[in-house]
Amino acid sequence: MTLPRRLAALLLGTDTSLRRMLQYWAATYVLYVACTLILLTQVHHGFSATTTAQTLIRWGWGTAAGFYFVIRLSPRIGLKPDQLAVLQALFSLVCTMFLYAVSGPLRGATLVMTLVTIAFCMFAARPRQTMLLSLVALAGMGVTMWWLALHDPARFPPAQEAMSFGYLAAALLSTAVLSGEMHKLRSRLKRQRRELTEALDTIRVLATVDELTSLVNRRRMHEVLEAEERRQPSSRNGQALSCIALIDIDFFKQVNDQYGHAAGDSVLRSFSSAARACLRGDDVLARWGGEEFLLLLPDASLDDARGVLERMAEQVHTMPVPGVEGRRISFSAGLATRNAGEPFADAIHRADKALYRAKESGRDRIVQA
Ligand SMILES: Nc1nc2c(ncn2[C@@H]2O[C@H](COP(=O)(O)OP(=O)(O)OP(=O)(O)O)[C@@H](O)[C@H]2O)c(=O)[nH]1
Repeated sequence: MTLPRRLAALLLGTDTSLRRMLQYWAATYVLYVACTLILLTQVHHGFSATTTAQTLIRWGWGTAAGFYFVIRLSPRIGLKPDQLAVLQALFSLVCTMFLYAVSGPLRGATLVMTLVTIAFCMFAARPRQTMLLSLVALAGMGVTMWWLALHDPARFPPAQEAMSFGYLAAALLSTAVLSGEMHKLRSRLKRQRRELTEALDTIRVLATVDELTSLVNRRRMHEVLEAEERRQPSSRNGQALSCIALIDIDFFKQVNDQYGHAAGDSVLRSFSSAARACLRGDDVLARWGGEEFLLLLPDASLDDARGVLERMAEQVHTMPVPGVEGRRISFSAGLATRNAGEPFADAIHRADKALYRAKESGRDRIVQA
């Protein structure tokens, strides 16, 4: 991990939702810095008193910095993202009220910050929380304006304050509604993205896996064989490159007729898991159709492949099959090598002929092409 990444992990953690919350926190902190600079300019021009401005700056910066730790520790102290958003918004609203009171003739402009705070809620707070916060903001600003008009009517004319309050109420309530709608839209988009990902996963499985046996299906096996052809396109000293075997369960129709179709399905499932248990990680067993299976053994000699099939036959003879007790299950197999540069289709054709011979000569055997 590079140094900047390590530093980012240290400061922001590794959890993505926590990181997102800290990014929003950083964005609001930039806003605090901007407001501080403007407030200092106000002080410089004599619009605000130095001591009150300093108190507000110290209090604002300190509490905003404290929120960093609250967010970082939120998973441990059990604070949810929406609760954190509400807490931060409340703090920001109190700051704005304070700022309004100390900004003299510039106080009208500071009301914009109330709207910014409510707009930020769209990221985490629920629509109901946003609406409640807007009402709290409205009540808080109303009390602030009323108190200022009452105690200092010369600087805060009551009629002017009342009209400012009217504008604020209209803007605040519309912003709350819009912010709530945006939140709903974001939630819907998130849900749809999650559903799409799940649907894609299901489609991927359905397109590649046989439902009954959970083996690779024929379609997917064609892709595997093509990939294998690309992997080994040319001869290596004329050696065989891989082996394939066509495997067919013997007298399967009898099983179906005697025990029923469900028992036949059980045989297919039991065969698949018994056969799979005999394979290496690179070997691929596919359901080729009905009671027929295709086995690919990459980088295996004929002797290796025969050994695998013999082990498999032993397993299949003794495997328990629910609903088919007392019947010995066997299979016949046609085994072929895929020679250098040869398409798999040719090797499969030879394996098919060998399988036919295995059936003709009595079943329950492996015949080499
Ligand atoms: N239960 C079940 N049966 C299937 C399925 N797919 C194909 N079959 C049946 O498998 C049987 C295959 O029969 P056959 O091709 O005559 O082969 P067999 O009886 O195994 O005879 P041999 O291959 O010559 O030993 C048919 O009866 C199909 O209906 C399946 O998914 N489930």
